[in-house]
Amino acid sequence: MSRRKPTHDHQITLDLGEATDESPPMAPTPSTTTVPTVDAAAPFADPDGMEQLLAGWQEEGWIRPLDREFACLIRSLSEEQGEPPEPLLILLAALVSHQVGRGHVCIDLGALLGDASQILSLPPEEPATAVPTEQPPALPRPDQLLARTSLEECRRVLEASCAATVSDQATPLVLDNNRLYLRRFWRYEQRLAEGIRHRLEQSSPLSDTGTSEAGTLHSALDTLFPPKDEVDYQKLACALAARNRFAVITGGPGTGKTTTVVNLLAALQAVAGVSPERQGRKYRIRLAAPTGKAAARLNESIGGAVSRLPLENLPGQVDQQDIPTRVTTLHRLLGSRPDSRQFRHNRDNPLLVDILVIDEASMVDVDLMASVINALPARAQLILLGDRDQLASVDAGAVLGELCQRAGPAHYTPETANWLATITGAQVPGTLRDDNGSAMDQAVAMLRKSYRFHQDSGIRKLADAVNTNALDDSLLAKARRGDFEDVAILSAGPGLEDAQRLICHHTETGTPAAFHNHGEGRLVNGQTLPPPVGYRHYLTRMRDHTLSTHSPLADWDTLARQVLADFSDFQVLCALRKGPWGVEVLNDLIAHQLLEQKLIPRAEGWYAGRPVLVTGNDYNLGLMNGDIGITFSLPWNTDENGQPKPTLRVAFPASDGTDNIRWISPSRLQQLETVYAMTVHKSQGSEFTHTCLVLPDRLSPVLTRELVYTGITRARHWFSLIAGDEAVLKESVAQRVVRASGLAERLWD
Ligand SMILES: Nc1ncnc2c1ncn2[C@@H]1O[C@H](COP(=O)(O)OP(=O)(O)OP(=O)(O)O)[C@@H](O)[C@H]1O
Repeated sequence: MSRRKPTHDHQITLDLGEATDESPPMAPTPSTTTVPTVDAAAPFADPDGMEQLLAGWQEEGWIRPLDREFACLIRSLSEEQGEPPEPLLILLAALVSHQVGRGHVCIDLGALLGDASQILSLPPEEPATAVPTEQPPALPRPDQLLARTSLEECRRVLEASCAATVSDQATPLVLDNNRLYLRRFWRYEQRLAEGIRHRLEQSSPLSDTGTSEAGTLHSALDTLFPPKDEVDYQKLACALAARNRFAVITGGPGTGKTTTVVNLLAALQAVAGVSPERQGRKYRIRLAAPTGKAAARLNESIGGAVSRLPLENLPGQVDQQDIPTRVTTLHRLLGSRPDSRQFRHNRDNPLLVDILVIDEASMVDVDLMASVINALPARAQLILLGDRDQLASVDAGAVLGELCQRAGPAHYTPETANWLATITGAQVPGTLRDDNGSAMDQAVAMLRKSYRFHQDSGIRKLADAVNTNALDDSLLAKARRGDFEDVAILSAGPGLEDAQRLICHHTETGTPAAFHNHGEGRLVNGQTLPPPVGYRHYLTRMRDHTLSTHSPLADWDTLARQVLADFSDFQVLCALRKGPWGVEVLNDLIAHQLLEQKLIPRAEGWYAGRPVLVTGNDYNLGLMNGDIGITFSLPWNTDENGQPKPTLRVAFPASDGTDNIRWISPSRLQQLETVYAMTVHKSQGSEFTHTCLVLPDRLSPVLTRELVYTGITRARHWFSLIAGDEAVLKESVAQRVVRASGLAERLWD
C-alpha cells in the first residue's frame, strides 16, 4: 500500500510556543489520583502504554497538557494513514513539544540521547518552594526510556512515519539533520536563515573602495569618529554594518550601541545623498524594539544622540529629519492583529522601509524575527542591536546569541580587514582575523569598551566576572566590604525570615548605608549622583503632592511623569516567580512593609501607589506586555454633596514616543500583576537607577549565568545583591542557557 504523507499543517494550530513560562515546569504537587506503575520497557510495548505514561507525566506536572495532546494528535494522524502507531514516535512528539515550551526551537536527537535528563530537565528539579512529595512517583523517567533506544531507531521511526518529513510537505513534525522540529518552528528558522543569507549575498557599492559611495562613507566616518590612539570598535562596527544588508552590533551595557547606530544612520544617509543609484533620495529608516519599555528607553537616548551629530560637516547634505528619533514596538511596526499570529505586513504587503534597526534584539524570538524578515522588502537592510550575553527571548530561540556566537574573537577575512583599513583607517587586530571567516562573520561587530561604566565600577567588574565564570570569593569580599562605590552586598541572618525582613527593609529605603560612603558624593559625568533609593522615594512624592480637584489635568500628568520616573529609580528583581524568594511572595511582603510604614493605604487589591506590570498585550487599550503603570487616587469626581470623590486611575506612559500620560481605569485592565518585585526575565529591555537582585538559597535550572548577568546589568548606577546563599550565586554563574536550534548551522555551514 502506498502511503501519502498527510498535509496536516493547518491542523497543528496548537499554540506550541505561547504557553512558555519563564521557568521550566515546577516540581509536582502531590498527586491525589493513583498513577499507574510501569517499567521503562513497558511503554514501548504499545501506544496505549505510552499515552498512559504521558498522562502520568502530565499529572505530575512534568509536561504540559499541550505536549500530551500533541503526541496524541500525532498518533491519530498515523492511525488515519494506516500506520501502526509507534510508541517511540508518540514519545518524541511529546518531548519536542515540551522542549519548545522551554524555549528550544527543536530537539537535537544526538544530544538528547547523549544526556536526556540534562537536555529535558525532566523530572523538573525541585524548586526552592517545593513541598516534598512523600513518595516519588513510580513513573519511568524520559531518560530511562530514551536509554532503551538509539539515534538510528529514532531516525527509522521518524522517517517511516507519515507525520514527519524533511521535505516541504506540510507534516506536523520535521526531521532535519538529526534535529526534530515542530513544523512551524522549522519554517521560522528556514525563513530567517534564508532572509539573512539572501541579504549577505547582495553586493553593495560600498564594497568597492573606488566608488563615490565608499569615498563618502570614508569621509563621513572620519567626521563622526574623532581620531583615537586605540582601535575604535564603534567606527569598525559602523563600517561593517554599512556594507552589509544584514548586520549585528552587539555589546555590553554602555558600550555605545545607540551612539554607534546613530552615527551609522548618519553615514548611510550621507552615502544616499551622493549615491547615483539613489539620486539623492534618502533612506526610509525605521527604529523598533521588542517591547514598549525597550522602545521608550531607546526613544529617550536617541534624540540626544541625533542632536549631537555634526551634520553640517557631513557629505551628502544630511538633515536632522533624515535620522528618525521615534522608536516603535515591533508588533506595532508589523501591524499586529488581535487574536492572530499573522501581521498586517508580510511578504505580500511589505513595510515601506529601506533600513530597519531593531534594538534589544536578544529579546526577539525566532517566530517574531521570521515575521520581521517576512515583512521586509528583499533589498531592505536589517540591523540588529543587542547584548549577546543577556538572557534569550522568553519564547523559542536565542537568535541574537546564535548570530553572535563567533563575535568575541571575530573572524574577519583579509578582504574585510583590508577594506576596513581603507574605509576607517584602522588595522583590525590579528586576534580578530581569520582567513576562513564566513560571510556571516563579516556582518557581526562587537563593541568592546564601556563608556558608561568606569574601569573600576563594581557593576562592570561583577558583570564581567559573571560573563567569564570568574566570580570568585575575593571579588565578592571586595563588594561586601564596600570597596566599589556602586555595589552593595547585603547579608541577613541565617534564617529565611531574617532574609525576608532584610529584603523588605532594603526595598523600602534602598539602604544607602550599605554603599560606600552611604552613596554620598558620587560623581557621574561631572554631576553628583543622589544616593540610592528604595520605594519610599516615589511613594513620598505621591503622598506629598499639593494638587487638588481644581488642578488641571496637565499638572496631574506632570506629577504622574515624576512618580513614574521616581519608580524607575529602584527595582527588585527575582530569579523565581514562586516560593519564599520569588516574585509572588516578595510582592506581598513588600506591600505589607510599605503599609506598615503608612506609605500605602492597603496591601491588597487596588490602592493609590500600587505599581503594576502589564503581562499581556492589550491592543484595545494600547498597552503592551511589560508596560508599567502606577495607581493614583484622583479627586476628579464629586459625590452628590459636591465633595471630592477619589477615583482610582492607573497612569501609564504613552507608548508612542511622546511623554504623554494615559489614565486607565483599573476595571479595564485585564492582565497585570503588582510589580514591587519583577522577574529578571521581565526586566529585559529595562534599566533602573538602583537594581536589587534577589537570589534564592537553592539552585534551580532557572538560575543561569545569563540570568545573573541580565540582573546585574539592569542597574544604571547602583546595584545591590541579596543572595540566600552565595554558593548558589556561584553555581548559577556556572550554569548556561543552551537552546537547541539549527540556525547557526544553516548560516555557517
Ligand atoms: N565613543 C564614545 N565616546 C564617549 N562617550 C561615548 C562614546 N560612545 C558612547 N558614549 C557615551 O556612553 C554612554 C552610553 O552610550 P550608549 O547609550 O550609546 O550605549 P548603549 O550600548 O546603547 O547603552 P545601553 O546599555 O543602554 O543599551 C552615553 O552617555 C554615550 O554618550
